[in-house]
Amino acid sequence: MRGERIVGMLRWLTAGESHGPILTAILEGLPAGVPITTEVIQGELARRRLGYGRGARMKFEQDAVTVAGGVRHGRTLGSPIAIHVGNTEWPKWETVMSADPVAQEVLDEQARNAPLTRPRPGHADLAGIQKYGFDDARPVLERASARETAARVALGAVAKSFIRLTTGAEVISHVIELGSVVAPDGVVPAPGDLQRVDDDPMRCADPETSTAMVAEVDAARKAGDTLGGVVEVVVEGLPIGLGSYTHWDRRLDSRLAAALMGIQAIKGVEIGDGFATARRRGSAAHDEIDGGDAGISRRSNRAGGIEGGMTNGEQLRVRAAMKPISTVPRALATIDISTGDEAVAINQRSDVCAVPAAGVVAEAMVALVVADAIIEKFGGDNITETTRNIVAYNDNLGVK
Ligand SMILES: Cc1cc2nc3c(=O)[nH]c(=O)nc-3n(C[C@H](O)[C@H](O)[C@H](O)COP(=O)(O)O)c2cc1C
Ligand SMILES: C=C(O[C@@H]1CC(C(=O)O)=C[C@@H](OP(=O)(O)O)[C@H]1O)C(=O)O
Repeated sequence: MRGERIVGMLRWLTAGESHGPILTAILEGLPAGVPITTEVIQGELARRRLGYGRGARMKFEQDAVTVAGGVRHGRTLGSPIAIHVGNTEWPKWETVMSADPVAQEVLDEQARNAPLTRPRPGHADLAGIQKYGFDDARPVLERASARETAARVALGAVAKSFIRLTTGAEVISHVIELGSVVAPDGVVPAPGDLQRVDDDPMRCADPETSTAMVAEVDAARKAGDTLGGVVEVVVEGLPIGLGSYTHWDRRLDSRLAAALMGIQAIKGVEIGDGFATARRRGSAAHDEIDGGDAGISRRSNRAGGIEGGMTNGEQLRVRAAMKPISTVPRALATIDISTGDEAVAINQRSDVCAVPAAGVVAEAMVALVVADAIIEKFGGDNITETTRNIVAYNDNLGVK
């Protein structure tokens, strides 16, 4: 997706603050006829709340979905899709986050309205205050918060439905590292494994590793600390040739990296074996090609299904590294911007770890990028046209 529409056909935007009344998400450019319901979107949002280590807010707050445009009787219309994710906690925040002016004496009645003057290291707080000229971290942290990822996951639900219908591919994520715990090489969930992964407290595909991850979260919580980790997103069954080698911003790997890096707290992205590939010799780094009656195949998939910025027919495999949660309970040193004095950072409550949830968000971002690339390559104003174009292309290539 590009705002200027040089590359890609889909556009998406989100708006809304963490403690505002609703998040708004818009997806423009999807063909007509994609099946989607409020219930399916709600189900994806529920998945984003999963995971051992999340904070209290995940328990009491609900995501209330309203599909406000672009869908009728369970199918997209081809018009912009608008989704609202309401925050059931809004009544508590009506004064703090009121769009209209509030009298000072009313603000003074609630401690919650007091300016937040002790910016948290690792958050947008301090640079945001400096950049936008605020004297309070509230207006910064409200939008910088990963609450916004609920809006992306809502749009990702629509993109996934489009991908499933046109290609049969499923977008699945799993947690492969949590703090110092690392899943063994080669643990990759199959398309049918999504429920099993979601049922695991860490969304990890290997039960033994998951147990060690839970212990790692417990230890960090006890120490008043937080954790990060690594998620992997896999997509099996995409057509060959999504993206292009012809220009840097047409490359699918570049588009995936930008989308994943755009998730709060993501600090690294790998395509396939990524950094490990850089440490190998060429003879052990690439994926040799086989021919024969069964069709063309690769002997391995170190490249993660992308060569030359295009899908190559192998499983798409991308990873994203999340830094530890920035609001550390054993609060970090900062300054009070109202006095300039040394202080400890604001800390009301926080997740210990949100890596399982970040995986669900990463699925949504990958789904949006892949859906965009499918529409770019195969076009179509309705899903019958898009699907027909994919089938004809695959027939031509001899791909089943
Ligand atoms: C799903 C998810 C949940 C998060 N929950 C929290 C949280 O509870 N507390 C916190 O301090 N940071 C949390 N974060 C991370 C912050 O949003 C992030 O660290 C902050 O925006 C700064 O990261 P950045 O420098 O990459 O923007 C979460 C991130 C994600 C993706
Ligand atoms: C609300 C969500 O995540 C929030 C993301 C977040 C942050 O700083 O990114 C901080 C926490 O919110 P609060 O500071 O109000 O406790 C998380 O609960 C959500 O994912 O829906």
